[in-house]
Amino acid sequence: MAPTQGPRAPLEFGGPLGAAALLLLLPATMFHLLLAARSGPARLLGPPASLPGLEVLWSPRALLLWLAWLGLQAALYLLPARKVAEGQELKDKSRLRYPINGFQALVLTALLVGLGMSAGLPLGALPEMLLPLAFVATLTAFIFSLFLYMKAQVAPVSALAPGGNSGNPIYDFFLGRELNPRICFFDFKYFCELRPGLIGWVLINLALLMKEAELRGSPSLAMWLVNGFQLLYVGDALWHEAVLTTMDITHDGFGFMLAFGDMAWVPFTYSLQAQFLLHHPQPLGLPMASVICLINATGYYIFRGANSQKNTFRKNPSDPRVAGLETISTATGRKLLVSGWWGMVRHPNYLGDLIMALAWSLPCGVSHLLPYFYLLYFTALLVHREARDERQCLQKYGLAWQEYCRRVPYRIMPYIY
Ligand SMILES: NC(=O)C1=CN([C@@H]2O[C@H](COP(=O)(O)OP(=O)(O)OC[C@H]3O[C@@H](n4cnc5c(N)ncnc54)[C@H](OP(=O)(O)O)[C@@H]3O)[C@@H](O)[C@H]2O)C=CC1
Ligand SMILES: CC(C)CCC[C@@H](C)[C@H]1CC=C2C3=C(CC[C@@]21C)[C@@]1(C)CC[C@H](O)C(C)(C)[C@@H]1CC3
Repeated sequence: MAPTQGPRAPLEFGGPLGAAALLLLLPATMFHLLLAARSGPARLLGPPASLPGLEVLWSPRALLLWLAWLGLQAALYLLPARKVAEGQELKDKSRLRYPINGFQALVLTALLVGLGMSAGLPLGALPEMLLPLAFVATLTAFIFSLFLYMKAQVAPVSALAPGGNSGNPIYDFFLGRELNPRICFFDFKYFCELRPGLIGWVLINLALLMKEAELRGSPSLAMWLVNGFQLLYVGDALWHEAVLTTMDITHDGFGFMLAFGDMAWVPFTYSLQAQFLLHHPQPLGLPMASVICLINATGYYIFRGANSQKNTFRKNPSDPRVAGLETISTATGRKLLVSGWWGMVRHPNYLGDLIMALAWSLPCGVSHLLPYFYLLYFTALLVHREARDERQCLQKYGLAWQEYCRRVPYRIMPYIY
């Protein structure tokens, strides 16, 4: 009998029906986007021009490449780390330890790819393999989530996530049952959240840039901007490696949603703008490019400022950079910031992230809706995520959270939302 938890957590994502729909809808959306980006009309809405057969999707070469990629990233994860960080306190009062060597993995991957290219590795051939690669990544995510589901059967109750243990197999498979599944020091969720998908995303972007150079003599300004902005975002994530306090690590189980999200959704849909630009080149002048750079810089400034301010405060509230900020005390002994970035809106980091998302789409012009998919999806994701986080904070902090909401009435966008 599978272990379940005491009081049942409220069902999220529309319960078992919603989870079943998302199990099908997420991979279908990803393939639709991949096909639409390479099609002439590049329509976000409406059916793709043609559906690929299994002979297009299935490729043993893509499977080998994908497994080699996962193996390389796993090996880099296991290399000695410059630092080992401790996670949040768990139910059994213990804390897990995590290697901080994500940026090192990014640099070593870049060096290996650079060496490979100088030895004749045809990176420009990667765009042709995106469909079969996305297919094997999806298959891997399904099989891996099944393994995680089975592994949770034998996990102690204290290792289970607050959600994802409803007893409904589809819902639990989707949400994930175990909070931090690991084998020895190897933490599957932490590994997947930052390594194969995020680094894979920038590698796909680079391959699309190389392919554009092959086709048109040199990469376009729009392609440079998309590559640069997204490399900054991924480099920042791996430099700070500050995911140990995110909801994904501290609250959500590791199931299909995150396994598919990290391994397939991120590399193959987050690279949509670069995919679109390869097949639909867009003119971009220097004045417009400068405006777009300014928008990205503003978004990054808010995103980084807000995330760093909260992380510094959570690590050490007396740090001189945050000691002067106004706070509210809570019954748990932790405090909430009510000035600085966190006094502007209740999720300033989401605001910065959304502004960057806009800057990533603008180089693709305004003739098509498709490259704006990321902005639309991300707005929906963050609005939903913000509501989930608020529910959890209200539960954690009660009256103090209500006071925070009274003092800082807007959630993400000042005076709008
Ligand atoms: N590109 C992508 O696909 C995605 C990017 N992101 C990005 O990831 C980053 C992290 O997001 P996420 O994990 O959702 O959430 P946050 O980093 O915003 O963390 C929310 C937590 O912060 C703490 N907190 C909230 N308000 C305050 C306050 N006033 N003072 C101090 N602490 C506070 C609470 O936890 P506690 O009190 O327990 O510390 C709360 O649960 C964001 O920048 C987001 O944009 C997120 C999802 C997807
Ligand atoms: C497929 C579904 C619709 C949802 C899947 C969601 C996941 C793709 C995202 C959930 C939280 C994420 C984070 C990042 C990437 C996307 C996922 C995994 C993040 C690593 C991106 C880089 C940022 O700097 C970050 C703050 C480290 C992000 C943490 C959350």
